[in-house]
Amino acid sequence: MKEWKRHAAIVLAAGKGSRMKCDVPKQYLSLKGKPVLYYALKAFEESFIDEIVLVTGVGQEEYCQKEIVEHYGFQKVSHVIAGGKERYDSVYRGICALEGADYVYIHDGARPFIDNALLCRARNTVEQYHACAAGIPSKDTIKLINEQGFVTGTPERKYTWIIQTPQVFEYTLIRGAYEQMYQNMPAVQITDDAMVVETMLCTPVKLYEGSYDNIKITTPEDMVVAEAFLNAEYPLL
Ligand SMILES: Nc1ccn([C@@H]2O[C@H](COP(=O)(O)OP(=O)(O)OP(=O)(O)O)[C@@H](O)[C@H]2O)c(=O)n1
Ligand SMILES: C[C@](O)(CO)[C@H](O)COP(=O)(O)O
Repeated sequence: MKEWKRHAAIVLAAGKGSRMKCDVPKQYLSLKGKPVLYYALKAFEESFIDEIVLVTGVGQEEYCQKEIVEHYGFQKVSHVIAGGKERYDSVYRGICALEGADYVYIHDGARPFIDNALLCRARNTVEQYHACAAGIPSKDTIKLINEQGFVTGTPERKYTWIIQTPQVFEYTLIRGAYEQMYQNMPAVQITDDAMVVETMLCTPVKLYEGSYDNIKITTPEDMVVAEAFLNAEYPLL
């Protein structure tokens, strides 16, 4: 049996960033002079991760290869590939490009503030539990609502967590879950990878400690917060 395990990352950058309401997809916007996407790639490049697949928008592969991968000297990026219509399509393309990996770290390129300590927590958790996702306890009360906007329930706050990426899985497990999903598409919207594993395989997904800094840049005010984190010279960076 192979002793040494191969840890590979999929960095997702194929979204349109419609909620950012900007001409340029948000992953290429400048944060302190570098593209948003640079920061997540740098964290993986400087970590124990062996290989990175960068998934970009259709037609953006050459730009990413030259202006990001080569320009910043990311040696671990083995493939730059085009993503798909939905986030899960982009993830599956990344998974297919990673034959031979033992563990897959799926990460939103729009989350710039991951660091090595967080990646080590992910690694320890996936090695023990096979499937895991970063999460933080919700600071606010969460309500469930119906289509008309009326509250239908209030889960106890200690059981409500905000879910982030990286979400990390054994390779065969996540590939199998995605293949089942494509054969048997659920009626609900798939918004993360843990959901694919939970619903397709009924495999428990363990949460590991994410970080309150690990924001996803989604709407314009997130850029202001991200700049503030960088200007504060966070120890993470
Ligand atoms: N078809 C898609 C959709 C999203 N993503 C990526 O998934 C991450 C999380 O998605 P989200 O924040 O929703 O990004 P967008 O889809 O770009 O944003 P929006 O929903 O506002 O259009 C981002 O890094 C995004 O680039 C992707 O690779 N492929
Ligand atoms: C995967 C994710 O980042 C977890 O919070 C999130 O679900 C992505 O969702 P989006 O709808 O693509 O923003």
